[in-house]
Amino acid sequence: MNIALTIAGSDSGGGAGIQADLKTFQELDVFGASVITAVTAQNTIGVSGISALHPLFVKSQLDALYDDFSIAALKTGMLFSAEMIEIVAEVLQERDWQKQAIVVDPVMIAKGGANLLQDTAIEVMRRQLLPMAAVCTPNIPEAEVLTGLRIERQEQIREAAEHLLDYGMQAVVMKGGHWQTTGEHVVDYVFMRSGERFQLHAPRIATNHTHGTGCTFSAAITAELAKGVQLRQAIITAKRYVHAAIAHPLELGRGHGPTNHFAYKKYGDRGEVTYVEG
Ligand SMILES: Nc1ncnc2c1ncn2[C@@H]1O[C@H](COP(=O)(O)OP(=O)(O)OP(=O)(O)O)[C@@H](O)[C@H]1O
Ligand SMILES: Cc1ncc(CO)c(N)n1
Repeated sequence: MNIALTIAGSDSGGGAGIQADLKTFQELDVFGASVITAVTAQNTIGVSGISALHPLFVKSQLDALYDDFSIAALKTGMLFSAEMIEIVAEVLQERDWQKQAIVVDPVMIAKGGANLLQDTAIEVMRRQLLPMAAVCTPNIPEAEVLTGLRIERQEQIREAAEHLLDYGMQAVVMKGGHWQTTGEHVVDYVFMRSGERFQLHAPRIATNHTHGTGCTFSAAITAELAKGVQLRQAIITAKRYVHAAIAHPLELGRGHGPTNHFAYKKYGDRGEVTYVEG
């Protein structure tokens, strides 16, 4: 049994954060472990409170896991502060990070607008965490913050991705959920260190139930990597997983409802996700 780890915040609403990650791990047949960085009081309408754990207690959780388990792949989600990122990076340095596939989802802002990463943490994320990533999965606004570049035209997506690849990661997935929101399709742009590039296309689903899409997508990549799947295929399968989760909403809550983590196993993939080279 392969073990995947999520280092992220708790979402009491169950649709994003640690809860989304563990559900995704389970559905994709890996054993999920979790290190909680912060607890949010949150539902589909918004975040009403955040209580961050002490960074030393985050270290205690990580040490407890590494003293006992062999982690095949891990993802980071809400890390909240510079101190938290520093301590996570420090533990990973001590614990053979090169042997684990690391997925960095640079979570910054919740759908309702709450800030999940302090401004002072950006530089630490760039310097200490991004160089360890196998893959980073920013949405367009997050890519702008990480690179300091404006992304208004398609060629600027490539420029920003190349900037991110320079930190040492093997791949960048630029998520298009927030990009050109009027089109019939959503497009995610994948850039690999090897020079390989491809786009993932899927029909844009008219739904309000997109809470936790980013967490679910990066958790699915992590689960596939934990099973030893190659990066390119892991990203494609993860896209199919998250697309099914968006396509079959559970209709919970009064705001941005959660995605359906059961959907991929229950209904399968309807062939709606396609990929295009280049
Ligand atoms: N309405 C939609 N229809 C189909 N796919 C979507 C839709 N919205 C987002 N996606 C897909 O969901 C995945 C996550 O992308 P998104 O841009 O929503 O991430 P995010 O902004 O990081 O999410 P979060 O709000 O959870 O942080 C991507 O593959 C994206 O293309
Ligand atoms: C805890 C948590 N992590 C990530 C997100 C981003 O979707 C969220 N809303 N809440």
